[in-house]
Amino acid sequence: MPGFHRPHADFHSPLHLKVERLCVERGGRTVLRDISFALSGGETLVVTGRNGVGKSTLLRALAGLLPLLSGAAVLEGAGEAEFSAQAHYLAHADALKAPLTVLENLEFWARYLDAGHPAQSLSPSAALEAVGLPHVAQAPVGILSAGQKRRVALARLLVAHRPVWLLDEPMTALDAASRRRFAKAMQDHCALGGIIVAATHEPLGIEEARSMPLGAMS
Ligand SMILES: Nc1ncnc2c1ncn2[C@@H]1O[C@H](COP(=O)(O)OP(=O)(O)OP(=O)(O)O)[C@@H](O)[C@H]1O
Repeated sequence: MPGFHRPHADFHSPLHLKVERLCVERGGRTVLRDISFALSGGETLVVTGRNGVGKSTLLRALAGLLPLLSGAAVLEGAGEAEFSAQAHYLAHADALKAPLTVLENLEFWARYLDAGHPAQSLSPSAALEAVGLPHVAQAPVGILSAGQKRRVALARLLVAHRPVWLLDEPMTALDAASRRRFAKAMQDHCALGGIIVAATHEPLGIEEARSMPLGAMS
């Protein structure tokens, strides 16, 4: 039976993500066929390839938002919760509520995501500091620039710890300083034993990241 399996593990085991022969369809067409890779805690995988090759599809499938035609993704060492509950998924869209203030958005996400690992989670205010936006805390998100909204979306990753980050074009709209800041946040996540799978056309700023080019399906 294809799907996400959750082997028994405790929070003290090193993380290991194993993706085996993943196949995913979109609109009746096989977009991903036999995608396999393995990552240990501390590692980053950068998924590359031309527009439409299936990078976002891979991340959405790993996040549990698309069914698998076949294959499996197994996360070991992250506890008993479902795989999708162990991963942050950052999509192209920022998932912010325009009428709420920046701080209210982050407070919502901290509650919704249930910051169950307080030692590794930041408070909403601290997360805003981390993305360099404390001065807009009380502004409605709707009035922010595209890059500022992206930075608030990135702050969401910090208010509730998740061992796996699935990031779709995380650097979109970010200026140079914000890219450096987020590269540091990703490095810190890996230094704590986390795993990152990122789809991007641009450099992530993580020198030791592995690269996986996706090829076109015939
Ligand atoms: N909802 C959908 N229904 C049918 N086909 C879809 C759907 N969403 C995406 N596709 C198709 O799936 C394929 C892969 O799309 P995907 O968004 O994963 O590509 P990508 O590699 O992330 O592209 P980009 O670099 O442009 O972001 C494309 O051919 C696309 O047209």
